[in-house]
Amino acid sequence: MIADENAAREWVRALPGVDDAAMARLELLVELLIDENSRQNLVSAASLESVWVRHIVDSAQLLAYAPEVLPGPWLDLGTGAGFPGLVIAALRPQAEVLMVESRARRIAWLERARLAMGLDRAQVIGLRLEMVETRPVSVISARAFAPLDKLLGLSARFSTAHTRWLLPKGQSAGQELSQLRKWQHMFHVEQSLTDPQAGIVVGTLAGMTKR
Ligand SMILES: C[S@@+](CC[C@H](N)C(=O)[O-])C[C@H]1O[C@@H](n2cnc3c(N)ncnc32)[C@H](O)[C@@H]1O
Repeated sequence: MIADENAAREWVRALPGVDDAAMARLELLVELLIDENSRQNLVSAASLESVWVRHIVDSAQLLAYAPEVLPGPWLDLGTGAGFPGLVIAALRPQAEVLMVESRARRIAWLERARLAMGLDRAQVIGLRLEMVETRPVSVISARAFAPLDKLLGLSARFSTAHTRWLLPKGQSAGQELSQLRKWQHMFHVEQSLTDPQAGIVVGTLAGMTKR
């Protein structure tokens, strides 16, 4: 487990390919988030005391399960406060990170943060997911977006047999997976680095018959 904010920063800095510019983008994100959180309720105020553990590493740890080379976009569902989408884009600025968010104030926040962080390849899609045009993507991520069965139902149309799904699910990961009616055997749970009780549902829909 990552114990504190210093350990969290050091853990991110040691990730492959992370340089001073990437760390500066994340420091800026934290600064902007703290400021914006005084105007709109993006994350709980308490979580800002350990923002690097609770939000930055919690997002960045997904990279361990993502392909190194992304032939297509990384689609993040319900990016809201920016997690994990903005963190992934900060650490992989060459990746095409698509952040779907439906609430107007959050769309505006994401766009301001994206521009300030210089994330030219990332895109905020300010729509309900149901309205987003179908296209194949390399990764689908979603933190605190919807229960697993609903999430899969809403977004399977973006998945190919190679799309990697990375779904931080907190303490409910195992239970949500065990209750899944369809595609259960295509996923497993990885331990989160930020909370001993939390898991990340990881998998692909390889061999699925219906999109
Ligand atoms: C609980 S928040 C989580 C935000 C962020 N992923 C995080 O972990 O901090 C869920 C976000 O999903 C957005 N959302 C919910 N349903 C949506 C939909 N159908 N399409 C797009 N965004 C949606 C909400 O507006 C909200 O910002």
